[in-house]
Amino acid sequence: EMEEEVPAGLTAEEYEDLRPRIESHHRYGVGPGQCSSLLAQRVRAPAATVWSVIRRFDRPQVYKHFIRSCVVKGGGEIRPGCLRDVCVVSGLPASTSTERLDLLDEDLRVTGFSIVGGEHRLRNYRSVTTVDDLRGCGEEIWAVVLESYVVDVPEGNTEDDTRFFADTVVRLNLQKLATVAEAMAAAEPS
Ligand SMILES: C[C@H](/C=C/[C@]1(O)[C@@]2(C)CO[C@]1(C)CC(=O)C2)CC(=O)O
Repeated sequence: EMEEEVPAGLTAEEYEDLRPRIESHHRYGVGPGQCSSLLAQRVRAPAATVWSVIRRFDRPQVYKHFIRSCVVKGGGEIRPGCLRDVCVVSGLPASTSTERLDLLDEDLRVTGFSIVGGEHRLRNYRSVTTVDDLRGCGEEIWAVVLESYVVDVPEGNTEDDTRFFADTVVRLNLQKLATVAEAMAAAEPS
């Protein structure tokens, strides 16, 4: 079961506000030999700006680290079921990943993908990302990104080690996303 502690970066009140979203989109049936996690990232930008970045299944390198290239197969439009081939930078315990877009809901601002192949150790990795506007604390505009995943614990690894590794990558990606979206918001005519 997902730990009930408040993810870092959220106040208990914000977490309560987001509970319906978490119940709807960030709950997994975590099987034996799997681990799951939920991370939150505050962004000083409107949710629409953050979403405009995350929705680009074809361009994860815009807001993720470690990606050398990404090609969407079939060159078709971005819709659930389409696949991307990702090549990552050297130095990681991985080289390639094939990923399927599971959902992309423009109205609810929910997207998710599954890793379906590649040379790496994160078997059956599946993640969901949602973007919400935070209740205005003053006149400041904030968004919050929630990203959760479930993944198999590789043979010979502990659940904690697996979660630590995936959390570290996801947290770095969320930080880059925040930087990119905040720069866009700063450049947008107010
Ligand atoms: C944890 C996940 C990414 C993982 C990887 O993309 C990979 C599939 C190949 O390189 C990695 C950067 C690390 C790895 O070992 C497995 C986060 C995300 O893509 O949103």
